Amino acid sequence: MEAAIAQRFQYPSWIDWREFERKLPRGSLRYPQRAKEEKRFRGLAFAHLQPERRNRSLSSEVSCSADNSSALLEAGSVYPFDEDLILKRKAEEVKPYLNGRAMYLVGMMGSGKTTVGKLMSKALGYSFLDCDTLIEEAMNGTSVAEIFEHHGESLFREKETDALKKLSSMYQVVVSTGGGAVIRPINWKYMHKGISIWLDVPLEALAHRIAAVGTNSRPLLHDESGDAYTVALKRLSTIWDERSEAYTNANARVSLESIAPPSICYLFNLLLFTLMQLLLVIWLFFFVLQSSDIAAKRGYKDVSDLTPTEIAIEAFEQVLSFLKNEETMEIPDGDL
Ligand SMILES: Nc1ncnc2c1ncn2[C@@H]1O[C@H](COP(=O)(O)OP(=O)(O)O)[C@@H](O)[C@H]1O
Ligand SMILES: O=C(O)C1=C[C@@H](OP(=O)(O)O)[C@@H](O)[C@H](O)C1
Repeated sequence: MEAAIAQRFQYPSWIDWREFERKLPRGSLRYPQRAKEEKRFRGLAFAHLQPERRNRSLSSEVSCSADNSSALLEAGSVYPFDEDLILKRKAEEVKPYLNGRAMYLVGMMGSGKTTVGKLMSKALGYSFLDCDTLIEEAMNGTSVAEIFEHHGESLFREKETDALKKLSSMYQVVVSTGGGAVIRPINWKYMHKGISIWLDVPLEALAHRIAAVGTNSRPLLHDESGDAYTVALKRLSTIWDERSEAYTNANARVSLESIAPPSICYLFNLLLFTLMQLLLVIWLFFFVLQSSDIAAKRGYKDVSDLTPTEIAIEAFEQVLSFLKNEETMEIPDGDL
């Protein structure tokens, strides 16, 4: 098995295989258990609005400083609100379980796969690869939008599968996949060589993000006419109906469900089910109390209150949960 893994893969020129070659551990390799029932789905929940956190500016730059953080971690001086340090610490916790396996971020367009993936790769000391970028490079620099326009979606999907196939033999990489990578079962065969994480973001938040940056690079959402937010939301809803099921193939899920603002229904509900609401509040109180680090946890109401670093921390948390579960299900070598 090790010999097979250690064999040289035929990477195209845009990949230096040495960068991703696995440093084989001493013991046997861990492999993911495929059974769906083993998936661990725990999401975030947000209870209280913290207005001062809104409009926090987003930087796609990765700010986690490995050197400083490890020094501080060793010294044991972790500041409770230093997200970067918490992220680094979580990454260190996940690493032994991950055992070099690749991480694939899946999710709808604009769900933050690239932004969060970069943070996760930096924290793990892994390389970051964007599947769309690899496709563009394989097509001699033709952009995704141009591939759709001149060759159609079917060629793009072929190229996407080719790219995922190549990626599936790599280790120590965090991959941001395209939103549609989940629709082909063959792609899951490749992504299941590593660990997949679904960033599940409400469609309204996606539409806001996409409207803010424009739809030029996302041909499936591009439309000259109409208000960008409305067009994006409508298209995303249709796409979501086609894909939502496919996303559940992921090994772990980070859900950014927001609590809807009070509506007539909500108030009506509140009146009719006062007792239920009271029980829910008591449950939420204890839920927040028992949680130690982030979001749900810190009780934000709106998904835009969450920084990419907080989401990356939660992603590690979910992966850790999946991997620990996977380890308990592992069959000892002697039984094979
Ligand atoms: N947690 C977040 N809060 C607010 N905006 C975000 C967040 N994560 C990503 N974004 C923004 O949303 C847009 C899409 O993010 P990106 O990482 O490119 O998504 P994807 O790779 O899933 O398409 C970018 O402009 C990015 O800055
Ligand atoms: O959802 C999709 O089908 C697509 C998502 C895009 O990637 P992002 O999810 O990174 O925007 C890109 O692969 C292409 O435009 C198709």
